[in-house]
Amino acid sequence: MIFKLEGFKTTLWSALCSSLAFFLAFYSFNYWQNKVYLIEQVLLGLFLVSVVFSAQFSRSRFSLLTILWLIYYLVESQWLPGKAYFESENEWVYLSGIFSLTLLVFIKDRGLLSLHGLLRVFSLVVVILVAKAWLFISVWLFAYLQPLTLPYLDILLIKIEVPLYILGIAILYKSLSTPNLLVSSILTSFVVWSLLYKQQIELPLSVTMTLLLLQYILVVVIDSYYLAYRDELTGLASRRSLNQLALSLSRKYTVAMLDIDHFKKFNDTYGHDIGDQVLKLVAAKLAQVKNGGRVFRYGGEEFTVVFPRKESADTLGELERLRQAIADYKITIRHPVRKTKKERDSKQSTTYKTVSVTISIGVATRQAKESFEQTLKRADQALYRAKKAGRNKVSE
Ligand SMILES: Nc1nc2c(ncn2[C@@H]2O[C@H](COP(=O)(O)OP(=O)(O)OP(=O)(O)O)[C@@H](O)[C@H]2O)c(=O)[nH]1
Repeated sequence: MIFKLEGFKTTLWSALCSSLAFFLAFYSFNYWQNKVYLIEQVLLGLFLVSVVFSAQFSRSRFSLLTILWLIYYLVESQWLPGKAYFESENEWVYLSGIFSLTLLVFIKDRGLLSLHGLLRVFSLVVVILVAKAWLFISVWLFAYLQPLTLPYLDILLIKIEVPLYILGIAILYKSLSTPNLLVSSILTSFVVWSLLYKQQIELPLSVTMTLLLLQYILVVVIDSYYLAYRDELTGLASRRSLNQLALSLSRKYTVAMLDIDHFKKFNDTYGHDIGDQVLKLVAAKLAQVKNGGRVFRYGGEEFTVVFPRKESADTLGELERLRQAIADYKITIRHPVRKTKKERDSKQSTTYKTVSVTISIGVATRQAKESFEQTLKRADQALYRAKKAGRNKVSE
């Protein structure tokens, strides 16, 4: 399987924004150093907001993570007893952190106040115990390896560095391979936690916590926005976004409705999963629209392109180009035709096949006193005419 860097951009953005936040906090120290008391008060509220807000928006992993940070913060700042114990067991505390963060990356978000939530809390307790067990095992492993007198071998390497690098790489892999802001934020938390352990963050703990919690809250807001305004399958703006745009359009605009031809037949021939793949690829082509067009997934195999401040005559060339680009697009798919036993054994027959689809387009320019819905309806009627005229056409 080829490693896809689909989460590269998300990881990079998350790392850049977090670094910038820490950098600014550090260099504006003079400004806020006498306000630390106020920050500590606000922070307690932020903990509550982060737990409740994340749970409310089905990001329970952030809720759990916030609760873990809260326990750590309360003990470290002596609101709760146990600071001396934390210090004497600092390796266990650190390992518990990195084990818990790894667990949170690989589990799914489920309701906090449910059986699933309880199971997640239980899993966290288990990984914390596993961290303790690792400390015992590592001592035994070190004693076993010591006679080999390997260079660089020391007890800390086995105890701390080995799990740190293995789990760090696992989290980095997950973050780079899935475009998920929540996972990227956990990666940031992993780095912050490691820097805290090595005492390399020269900011008060309350400020570090504030920055992390603000990041979690912001990520929940951004994620929820994307969920509401982006289509999950194609990544295009959703119909809700289209309705939003409709409110801000000026008096002059052109709307195009686009529909994949005979898509039902395509689905029936190749299956729904391949239909989904083709929808994604067509959407990616449409997203390259020029001339100021904005693309939306209207629903199913229908798309809408809105050209603000344009007459239809200004858009026909671009729409024709899109239609042609899709008609010429040779899409390679894995053909799921069942093979005979002989074919399977011979391994000669290829499972790949090239297919193509066409789209029909209907265009309408807003007329005086017309609402957006009315223009859209006329574009839909034009689309119907394009279908009637034999498909793979642009019609006004
Ligand atoms: N794979 C997949 N198929 C979808 C999706 N949304 C809608 N469809 C399918 O798109 C097809 C639309 O079929 P119809 O509306 O009958 O139109 P058509 O077969 O494209 O024919 P014409 O529009 O007349 O050219 C249906 O089979 C839907 O199941 C989706 O998200 N994924």
